[in-house]
Amino acid sequence: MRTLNVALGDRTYPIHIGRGLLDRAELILPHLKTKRVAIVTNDVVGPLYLGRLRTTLEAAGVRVASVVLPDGEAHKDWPTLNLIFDMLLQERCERSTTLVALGGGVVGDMGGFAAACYQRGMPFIQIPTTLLAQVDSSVGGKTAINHPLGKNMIGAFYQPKLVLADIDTLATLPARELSAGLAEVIKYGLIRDTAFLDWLERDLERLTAREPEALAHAIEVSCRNKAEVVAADETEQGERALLNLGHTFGHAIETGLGYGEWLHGEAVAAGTMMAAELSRRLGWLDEAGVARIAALFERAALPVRGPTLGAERYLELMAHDKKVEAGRLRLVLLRALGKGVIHGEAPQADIAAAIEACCG
Ligand SMILES: NC(=O)c1ccc[n+]([C@@H]2O[C@H](COP(=O)([O-])OP(=O)(O)OC[C@H]3O[C@@H](n4cnc5c(N)ncnc54)[C@H](O)[C@@H]3O)[C@@H](O)[C@H]2O)c1
Ligand SMILES: O=C(O)C(=O)C[C@@H](O)[C@H](O)[C@H](O)COP(=O)(O)O
Ligand SMILES: [Zn+2]
Repeated sequence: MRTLNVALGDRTYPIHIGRGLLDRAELILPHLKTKRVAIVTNDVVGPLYLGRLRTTLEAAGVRVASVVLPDGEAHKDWPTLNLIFDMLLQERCERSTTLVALGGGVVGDMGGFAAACYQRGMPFIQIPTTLLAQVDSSVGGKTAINHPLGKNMIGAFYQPKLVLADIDTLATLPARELSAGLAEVIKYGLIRDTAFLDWLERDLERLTAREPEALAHAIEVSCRNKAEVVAADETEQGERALLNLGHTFGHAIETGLGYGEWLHGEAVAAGTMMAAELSRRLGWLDEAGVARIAALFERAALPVRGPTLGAERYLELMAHDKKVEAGRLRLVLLRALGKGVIHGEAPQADIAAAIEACCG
């Protein structure tokens, strides 16, 4: 097992990465305030892993309540969030009960938001079961639901007490979902880690083949990068925005097509190509650099072109982005491969041209 820490003073928490962790109550018990947990999962992950986690906890004397949400990004909404509150109240969960999110990023984001709200804050543990959640969404405390007008628009920063990433759960993950996770993995290389980018260019097929050692390495390096950024800028006043590479365009794709039509990672990949193309137009990347990014995404079976919504529609959707300041769009672009920057000066015509060049 490998362990990293997200250094946030007295809210510092560990990320454990390894195999067979769902069976290890001793990793969870030190982080419970009382011997009560409420597990939030969904109707895909529940049948696979809820019973096992429940057995682990109950054998250690923990009282377990649970709720099984409908699966999918289309359910990352108010009515589904309310199912969590219904369960917490029906089970008379207390402020000291720990909410455990068992699932991918959707369950993690919603579980975390529910934990932030229930009785104004209950402790919360992330047990991510997708690659995307193990490398990204379970770490850093961004929690949210979607709004029809924008992705993750209603939410809170709320850190977990523990992240437990059991790599064995990735064995049941559909290939398309594994690819979606790779989009966020590649992101870390592009924004701040050229050594990792080199490793990915060499070893990507070890990840698509789900070699446990390669997966553990990619999860560890991704989480180390994310933990460093979050520790330096927890609430995204500055450099944390780099973790949004490709997301302003990508969120427009997700919202524009309807949530769940494209996977988040797929939209991020196509959005990253738009950011790369804009960086080229600004003179920061050359064609070979853009081609290197596209080649990595293609090897990961990810889209490198977005849907044809029209640049005007993209820009309309992008105007809701959380990085917009005083009405000005701020985008994460690439000064070079491995060097992300936040830039608010790109001419609208160049942004539109970059979008059109990467669609269809
Ligand atoms: N909070 C953050 O920092 C952050 C970061 C990145 C993404 N996100 C959010 O995360 C979400 C995407 O997360 P995701 O890609 O994990 O999607 P997801 O949660 O929808 O999971 C993908 C699919 O895999 C299923 N699944 C999960 N674990 C499985 C397993 N082990 N075996 C088989 N099937 C399994 C799920 O039920 C779902 O159908 C988006 O809503 C995105 O906005 C948040
Ligand atoms: O943790 C972050 O910060 C990120 O930006 C990680 C992203 O991968 C993630 O998709 C996040 O939810 C997007 O943030 P948002 O603030 O644009 O909703
Ligand atoms: Zn993301």
